[in-house]
Amino acid sequence: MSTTTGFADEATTSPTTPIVHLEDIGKSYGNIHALRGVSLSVRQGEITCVLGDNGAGKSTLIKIIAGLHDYTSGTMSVNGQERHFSSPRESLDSGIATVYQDLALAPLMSVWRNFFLGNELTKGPFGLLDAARMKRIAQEELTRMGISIPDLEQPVGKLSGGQRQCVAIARAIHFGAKVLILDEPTAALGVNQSGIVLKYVVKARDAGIGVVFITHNPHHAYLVGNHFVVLKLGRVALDTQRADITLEQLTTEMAGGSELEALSHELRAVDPTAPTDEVTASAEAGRESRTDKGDG
Ligand SMILES: Nc1ncnc2c1ncn2[C@@H]1O[C@H](COP(=O)(O)OP(=O)(O)OP(=O)(O)O)[C@@H](O)[C@H]1O
Repeated sequence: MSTTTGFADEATTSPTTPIVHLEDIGKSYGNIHALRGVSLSVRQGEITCVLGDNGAGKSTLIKIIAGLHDYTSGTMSVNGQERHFSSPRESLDSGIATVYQDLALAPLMSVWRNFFLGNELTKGPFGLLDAARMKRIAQEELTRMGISIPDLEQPVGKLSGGQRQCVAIARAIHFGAKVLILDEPTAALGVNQSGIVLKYVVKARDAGIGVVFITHNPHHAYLVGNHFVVLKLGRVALDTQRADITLEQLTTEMAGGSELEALSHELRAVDPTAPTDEVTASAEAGRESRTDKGDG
């Protein structure tokens, strides 16, 4: 049994073709327009960060690319071919792996069993599990990624949140993902654990994978991102390359610049001693650096 999934359309991809391209995508749930006119390109060896507040449409976007929901308008192309996925399996078979925040890992199963979950290696005519080979490969793959988990027999539930994310990322890379979608991988983690996960996000990028990194956190996004897309109420509010934006600007865009300033004034009206300077300073820093660069 092969240990990698196929990526049938690979030959049709040129270096300039985005692996996944969304053009003017819309998605409605009945009367609710979760996404409107969203365009996005995912390119090989690039981290595309999708930022947005609650309800911005990030999960809906992931679900479309991951094959959980179909879109209602626009087009989605994978390797230059228009696609409507009708199941997560179709997305996976096209080389798109999605690692959800709550992870599809079985907490009571060992690390190596989780690594091969759904892709078990077997041996002999009766299809017995080839445990020795799976353990060896899982160990090799984790070591190759620099992930240190001394005992692969321990249940995955005993690992830290950051280690679990890393196992899920290493698994996706091993099974041939060309696109890796990470759904808020650092949301529940502290600073150190987030740092570990971000390191592997960069490793995935350096392995040539097109990474979509969904996050609320502009600081995490800016540490690793090549390309930033900010969603607001289902629309693209910002789409920019790293060279064209500062962290302050990104933070301000995320926080909703003018809304933040209005909130700061409101807070001061309620309590004139309220420590709102930082909030205002952040909004102003973003505005100033945008003016400095002459793009705002
Ligand atoms: N299955 C659904 N049925 C109806 N409305 C939905 C459904 N899923 C999402 N929505 C609505 O679509 C909009 C976008 O939601 P979505 O979950 O994609 O945003 P999000 O950016 O992922 O938010 P969060 O960070 O809170 O998860 C919201 O108004 C939400 O209420």
